[in-house]
Amino acid sequence: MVPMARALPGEIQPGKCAPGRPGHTLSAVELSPIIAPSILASDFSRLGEEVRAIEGAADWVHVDVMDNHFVPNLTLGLPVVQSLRKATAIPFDVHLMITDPQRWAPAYAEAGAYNVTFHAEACDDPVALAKTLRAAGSKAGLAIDRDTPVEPYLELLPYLDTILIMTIKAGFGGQAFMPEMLDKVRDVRRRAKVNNLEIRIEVDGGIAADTIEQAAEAGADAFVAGTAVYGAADPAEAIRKLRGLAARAMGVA
Ligand SMILES: O=C(CO)[C@@H](O)[C@H](O)COP(=O)(O)O
Repeated sequence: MVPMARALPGEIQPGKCAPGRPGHTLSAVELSPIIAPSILASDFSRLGEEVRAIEGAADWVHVDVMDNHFVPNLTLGLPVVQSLRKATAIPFDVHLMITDPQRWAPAYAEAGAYNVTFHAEACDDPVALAKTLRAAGSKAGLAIDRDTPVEPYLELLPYLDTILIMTIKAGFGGQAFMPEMLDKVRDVRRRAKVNNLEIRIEVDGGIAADTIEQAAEAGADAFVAGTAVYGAADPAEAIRKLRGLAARAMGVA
């Protein structure tokens, strides 16, 4: 039997009535915003504490796995994710910036990740891997790096739960947001709307108080923020501020 993908605690489901809006049915575009702080910007010597500091404020914790092959940077891998999983109940949004994701991605699903995203540029058969991830119990995400057009992947949206549009070149935190990447977000949102698909459109890179609204207006509804959260004096407050800005821009405040 194929296990069901884990449900996200507290997430508003499309098709259900929005709280406070009796009779109104949510469409995919009206999902409440997801704020996913990236632990890449946290203090790695205190990972457990850093993740617990955003409990109750963050929707997902974004875990950047880099292998120094797919990207020129090296972060953490499966043993760290397995240990960290025990330290918090926040759903894990694992972003694999690795070559050969077919080999490693299912293990992250088995380790309890809520969503596992792999890169289009690193995978020959994204549909097969998405199916494997769903069968392993996680949501399936496809990431599109800065220099990759999204058009060839629009046909794959029905097989995906998340599409992650990089708004920087993958590999390092703290880079400047690239607004020109938002055309990809618009393309995905248009296709999702036409085909009535329930897919999260996630943006990653340079997301902060001065950039999140334009990403939300373009159609994004999940926002990765590293520096803007872990570089703030009060990470939980920074998340609340980002959520408010995104929700207003999405028209769901
Ligand atoms: O995937 C990546 C980097 O490749 C990101 O998740 C960064 O960690 C985002 O950091 P900020 O731009 O928000 O500082």
